[in-house]
Amino acid sequence: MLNVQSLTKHFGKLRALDNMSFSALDGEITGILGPNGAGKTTALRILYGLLKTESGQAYVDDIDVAVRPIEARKRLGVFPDKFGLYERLTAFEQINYFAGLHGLHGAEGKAATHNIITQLALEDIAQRRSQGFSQGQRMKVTLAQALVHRPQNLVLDEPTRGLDVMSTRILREQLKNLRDAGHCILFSSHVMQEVAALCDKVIIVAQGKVIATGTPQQLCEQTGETQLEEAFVKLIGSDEGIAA
Ligand SMILES: Nc1ncnc2c1ncn2[C@@H]1O[C@H](COP(=O)(O)OP(=O)(O)OP(=O)(O)O)[C@@H](O)[C@H]1O
Repeated sequence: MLNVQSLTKHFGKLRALDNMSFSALDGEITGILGPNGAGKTTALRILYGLLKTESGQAYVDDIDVAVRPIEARKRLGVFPDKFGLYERLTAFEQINYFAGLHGLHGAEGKAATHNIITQLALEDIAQRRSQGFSQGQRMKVTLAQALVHRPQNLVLDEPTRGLDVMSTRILREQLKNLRDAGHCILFSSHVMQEVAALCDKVIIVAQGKVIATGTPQQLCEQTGETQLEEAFVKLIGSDEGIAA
């Protein structure tokens, strides 16, 4: 379970987060949907310990990330907004390196790496250097890195950006499998269709605040609309910065 309470964050005079609170439960895919600059990345970065909040708390399975960051990270897989692979390493070496960062060394690390390679069907590229990998192959290796230590919780920042249709479908299937296995999945997006297709719960944010929370159906009912896109426009009063 992931939970943030009353997060506030400024960059200079700009208030990126304004008393933001939300949670994501086990066995559910939760989507944070909001226009460009709404504060999605900032909130996720606080959750995975890359940024400090000015006030409020962020919890991973009830562990305060500011107080016990290492324990929080053990329970969290992160697919960050910017990712790069070490071009000279093979996919196996990349993933195994991340296993080591999470305390899985030697035979234990190798077993965990083999495991996730099988789970994500990465065998064909496992022994290739990542230089020259397609965008979809990069995505899968990055996902494997995030999952190698079998975290209960997974946070993804705009995971389908730059992916073709096939890679997007593979990613969606993986997220559904993880959800069905009881994991907690939180991802940010400004793509309406993706959120509508995948999410059990949607958190709508704008200008650093949570505007509404609910299932896609609840948000439609709340606004008297039949489409999430229309509900969203009604709730935030604009469709600027949102992709259909
Ligand atoms: N390191 C930073 N320095 C200055 N301003 C920042 C920084 N990080 C974020 N901001 C600003 O904070 C606000 C929220 O940014 P954030 O990246 O969290 O939004 P977002 O909802 O993820 O947007 P997008 O969908 O465009 O990725 C924006 O106005 C952004 O310009």
